[in-house]
Amino acid sequence: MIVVKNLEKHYKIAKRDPGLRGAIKSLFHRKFETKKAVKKINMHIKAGEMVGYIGANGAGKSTTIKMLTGILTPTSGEVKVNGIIPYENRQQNASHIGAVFGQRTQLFWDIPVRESYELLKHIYEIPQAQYEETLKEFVDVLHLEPLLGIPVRQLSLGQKMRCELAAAFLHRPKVVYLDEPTIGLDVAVKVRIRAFIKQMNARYGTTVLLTTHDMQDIEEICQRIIIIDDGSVIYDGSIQDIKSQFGDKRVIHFELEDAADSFVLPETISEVTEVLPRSDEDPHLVSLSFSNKNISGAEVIHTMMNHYSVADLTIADAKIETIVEEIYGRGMKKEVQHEEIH
Ligand SMILES: Nc1ncnc2c1ncn2[C@@H]1O[C@H](COP(=O)(O)OP(=O)(O)OP(=O)(O)O)[C@@H](O)[C@H]1O
Repeated sequence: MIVVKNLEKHYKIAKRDPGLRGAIKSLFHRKFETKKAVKKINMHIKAGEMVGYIGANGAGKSTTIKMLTGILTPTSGEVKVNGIIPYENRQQNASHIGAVFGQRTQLFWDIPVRESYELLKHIYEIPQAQYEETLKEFVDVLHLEPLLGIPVRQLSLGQKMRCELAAAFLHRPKVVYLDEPTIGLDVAVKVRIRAFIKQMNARYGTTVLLTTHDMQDIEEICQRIIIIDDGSVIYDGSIQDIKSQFGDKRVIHFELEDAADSFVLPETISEVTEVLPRSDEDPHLVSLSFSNKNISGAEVIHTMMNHYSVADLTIADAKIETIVEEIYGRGMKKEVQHEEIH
């Protein structure tokens, strides 16, 4: 359904020397630098698959999705969605895809939700009977009845997102791109949204590409994840595989009494533990990663307490969050095996 081969996107960014001199100089001699946002990525997503597309901020997720939807033209490589090259056939591509892009809305801001749906019915030329049947189903699952008469601008974030999802699936598209569909929502709404996506997939065989920083979304919806780091795919495989590959990894976060600027790993554990990159936000935090095949968590804690004044600690178990956090943190490109791309 989605075939991507050696896909690249380079952005040309205007560069300027600092200060007023730089600003004036840039008027006459514009200098550019190239940002390689997506580098030779490959993916093959079959009809009906639900795939999580994840990566740290700035990894290249949105750029990829914009190329898949036809908004952006690739610098090089190939993209085909349902046999169509999206950026060459934007209109044809649009008729069989749906999308939810985080904060942006495809509903009309000032008119009641029901009227937005009516407009989408005309835009996508949805037969009346199908439209009525689909809308009824969505209203039931997403509890939309009380919202249909309200203009979008008066809806809360969670209410708006439920309405957005219904709009994205209304014309029964073959592929739906969901960019952060549960961001900022309460648990009950998240649960309802995840159930809706799964129901759409089961009932209509919709292919779903989901971008999210919420690993719970991924665990509940997707069978497969693709991880992108600095524009390159560093993992493509099942969630089960990544868990068994990295399931012995543990991370312990230590909150030290003193600032951790001059933190040095105690020598007795330095061979078997690793300090994860420190965050500027918390100068007292040190996170240690290790494999429980080499050392037990109790031993790591005991050693740390002998060397430092530990105010608090949290043990992160082998949940997908921990594994992904570590993959992002260490850029484990060499250690992660790429799945064969067909
Ligand atoms: N229009 C643009 N012009 C120049 N650089 C851009 C543009 N859009 C994105 N970039 C850069 O390309 C890289 C990838 O950005 P992209 O938005 O694809 O990342 P992302 O994985 O979606 O991140 P996030 O999780 O923060 O949304 C970043 O370094 C970003 O600064």
